[in-house]
Amino acid sequence: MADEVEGLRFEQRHGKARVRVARVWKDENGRHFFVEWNVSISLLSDCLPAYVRGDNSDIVATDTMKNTVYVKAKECSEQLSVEDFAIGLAKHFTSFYQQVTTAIIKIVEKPWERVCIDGQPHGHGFKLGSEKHTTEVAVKKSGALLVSSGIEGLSLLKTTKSGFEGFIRDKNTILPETRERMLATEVSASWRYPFESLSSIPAKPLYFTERYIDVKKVLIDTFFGPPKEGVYSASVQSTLYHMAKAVLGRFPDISSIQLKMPNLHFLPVNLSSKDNPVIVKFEDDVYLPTDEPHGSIEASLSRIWSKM
Ligand SMILES: O=c1[nH]c(=O)c2[nH]c(=O)[nH]c2[nH]1
Repeated sequence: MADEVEGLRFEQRHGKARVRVARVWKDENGRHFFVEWNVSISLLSDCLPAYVRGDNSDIVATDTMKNTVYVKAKECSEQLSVEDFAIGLAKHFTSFYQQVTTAIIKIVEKPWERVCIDGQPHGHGFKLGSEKHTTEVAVKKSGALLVSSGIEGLSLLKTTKSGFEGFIRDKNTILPETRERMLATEVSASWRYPFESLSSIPAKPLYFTERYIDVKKVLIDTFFGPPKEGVYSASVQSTLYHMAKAVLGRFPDISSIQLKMPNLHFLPVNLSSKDNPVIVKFEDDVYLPTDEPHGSIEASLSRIWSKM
């Protein structure tokens, strides 16, 4: 919200961050479904008097926002995607409160996965996985909408089929060129859907959940290549681009994707002493894993017509 106040430009928003909620659903066979969400709400609203005059009469209390998360979770009688929950919550704030013009909801889903015992999916047992499903939704009072989804903390590593050659060499360069190295990263991805209004959201239950699973698979498959031969990576940059391109090529309902792929270095170990010039000689076998410093490589790829 931008306003002019006493000759100055003023922008404000308020909300509640990190509201934690978990929800269980049970099907007719007694099978349980479970999600845990960390919800952050941010409202753009007409409440200038609260800032300039101490008049709170137009304020939606952030405590009320928190309670609303639990009320909406209770109301969801059927299992739903984290995106659909975010959209429903945002819609509530913009339609229920005259003052609220836009609601922005961010949610991080904790990666609870159903356990398998002796090869059988457990009816009510879950263990924590690694990478997280995220979403960010903005809904305006008009029904105009932005939906994006993402992955955080997808750690991927391959022990060969990676190199880095032909880069700029100058007086500060010591890195040798190589066609054989380890490639390790922790992918953060965020992609945008083209739906521009509440009415254009697909009605199919768990549509966004399916897409998340599909996008993750395309990212992983493209990073590694086929199981036997793999695929050569000329750089993190090149692999990132191929991953982004594969997602846009495969899913017409995704309009843009942003990828962040830190280059997590595994340093060759060579040990020597004055008496013993070769204690350990590196032969693509013993590495020193590091996480700092790391290369930071990020890019986004959008269809030309997409509004990023
Ligand atoms: O894939 C890479 N991209 C770089 O930009 C870079 N820079 C570097 O030192 N090593 C690497 N590896």
